[in-house]
Amino acid sequence: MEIFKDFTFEAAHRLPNLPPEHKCSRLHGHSFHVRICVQGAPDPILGWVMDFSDIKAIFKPILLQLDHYYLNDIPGLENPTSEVISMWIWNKLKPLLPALCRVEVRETCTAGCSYAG
Ligand SMILES: Nc1nc2c(c(=O)[nH]1)N=C([C@H](O)[C@H](O)COP(=O)(O)OP(=O)(O)OP(=O)(O)O)CN2
Ligand SMILES: [Zn+2]
Repeated sequence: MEIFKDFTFEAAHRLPNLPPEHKCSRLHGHSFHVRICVQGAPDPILGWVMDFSDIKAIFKPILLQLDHYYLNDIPGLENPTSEVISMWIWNKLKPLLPALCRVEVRETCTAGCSYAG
């Protein structure tokens, strides 16, 4: 079974490896959406895989490294595509949350990335 907890963060970025005429090479911002997915069997007594609030507590310090920052300034996010952000979150979160099975990052309502390690 898989459960998830959703988060949002506000941040600015630009994609420096694109040609200058591409709109995403210019500085712009998003309300990013992040979905943290955790896999496991529900506990027979508690009836849940993991407390949602525990996912929040574990992920919050990582989220705070992104919220209201210029992503390109963050080590590892020099080219902050959805794909790179998803992998960055995975690499930081997996050691703290071994049951992590997928990280989803949405830049807009219609575009995003799903990464399963
Ligand atoms: N594979 C990827 N493609 C694009 C990424 C990305 O991270 N991975 N990022 C961007 C830009 O950051 C852009 O802000 C988001 O792209 P886009 O969906 O084109 O944004 P729009 O809101 O303008 O989309 P419309 O549906 O056309 O309005 C670009 N590509
Ligand atoms: Zn963008």
